[in-house]
Amino acid sequence: MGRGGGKPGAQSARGRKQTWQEWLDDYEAASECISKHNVEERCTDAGGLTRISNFLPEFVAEGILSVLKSIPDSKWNETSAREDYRQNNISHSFASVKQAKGLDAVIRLFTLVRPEGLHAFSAAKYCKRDHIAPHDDRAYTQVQLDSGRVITTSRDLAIIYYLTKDWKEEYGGVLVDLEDAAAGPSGRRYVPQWNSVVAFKVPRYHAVTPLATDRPRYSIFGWFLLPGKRYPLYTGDDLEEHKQRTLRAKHGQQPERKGKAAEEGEEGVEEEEEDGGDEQEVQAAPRSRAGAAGSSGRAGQPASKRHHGAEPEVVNSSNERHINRHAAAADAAAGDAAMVVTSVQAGSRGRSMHPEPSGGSVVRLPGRWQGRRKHMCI
Ligand SMILES: O=C(O)CCC(=O)C(=O)O
Ligand SMILES: [Fe+2]
Repeated sequence: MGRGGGKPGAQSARGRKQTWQEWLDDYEAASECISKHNVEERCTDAGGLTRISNFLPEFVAEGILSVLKSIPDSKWNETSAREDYRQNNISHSFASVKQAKGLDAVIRLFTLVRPEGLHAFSAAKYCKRDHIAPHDDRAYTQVQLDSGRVITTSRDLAIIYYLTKDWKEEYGGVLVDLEDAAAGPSGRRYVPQWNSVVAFKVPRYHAVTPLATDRPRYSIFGWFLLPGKRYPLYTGDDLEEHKQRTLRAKHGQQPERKGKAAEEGEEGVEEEEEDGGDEQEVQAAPRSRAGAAGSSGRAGQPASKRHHGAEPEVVNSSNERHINRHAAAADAAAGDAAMVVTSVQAGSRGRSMHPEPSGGSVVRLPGRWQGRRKHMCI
């Protein structure tokens, strides 16, 4: 995607219209736009999930869509699995990618929702029949900080940005929030709306209905991560039992209180100290069994790369001391953007991983983006 190739949009300081690429590089413009949405506040105020329309200037949304559309088929990593509670898999299929031409700047933009947060974002493409069965996004992500120390983090805030023009309910691909108490057990349906964001606190049960159209459903999706184990993970029989119990409790019915998972409840948060790592625990952490059965990845890809349980994700941290200060000023993290390699351990949702190799390099960033924590996509 060449510089200056997009349609001009916002007026720059010098009076000339900015291209979408220039806007993405314009830290002040991007930062002002994202911060004015108060995503986290709105999410909390709305009971844990919010939708925000017209999230970005129209010309920027168009530019981002062109980035996703220009990603060749060969770059998209297909991930799918059949339902298998014992293997910690939930039924899902779609394609995702973390690194592609122009995607770095797009992902960097979304990191401004929580400027000092560790994060893991990707682009997604759903085609006909693609879907995700009910799941709550729980997962632990192993993060290797600049120092080389590895910490365990938990997904904390999910963000999905939709690039679906004129999407209709009958196309499928509807996000169903299963924890909206007012909506009842069938859930509240969010037809993916062009240039909108849905944000929610993890864990929260939700699903994506199967696509019934030949149109691709494009989105940017990911999570902000917090250090520590913020919730228990459920596997095997406990996974289904936990889902049933949570949804029954949400919708006013008496939850069944039995089994180990019920006793653990939601309170079991193990928070890692900001400075004290827990490498022992990281190394001892069980690998997910997700994807071991019924999983079908890209042809020719080794099974280990299709495995949903331990795929590396790559995020960047400019300063590991700031990992807990996600609300700090955006430019507080001065210094080199250094790579942080993460891998994800399956949560109580089989499709938590994204089958992409790790790696990355430090890229020079324009203007005040320089020195900011940067998400590297490989
Ligand atoms: O794309 C969506 O609407 C939701 C995606 C999702 O639930 C996920 O990626 O975990
Ligand atoms: Fe999800």
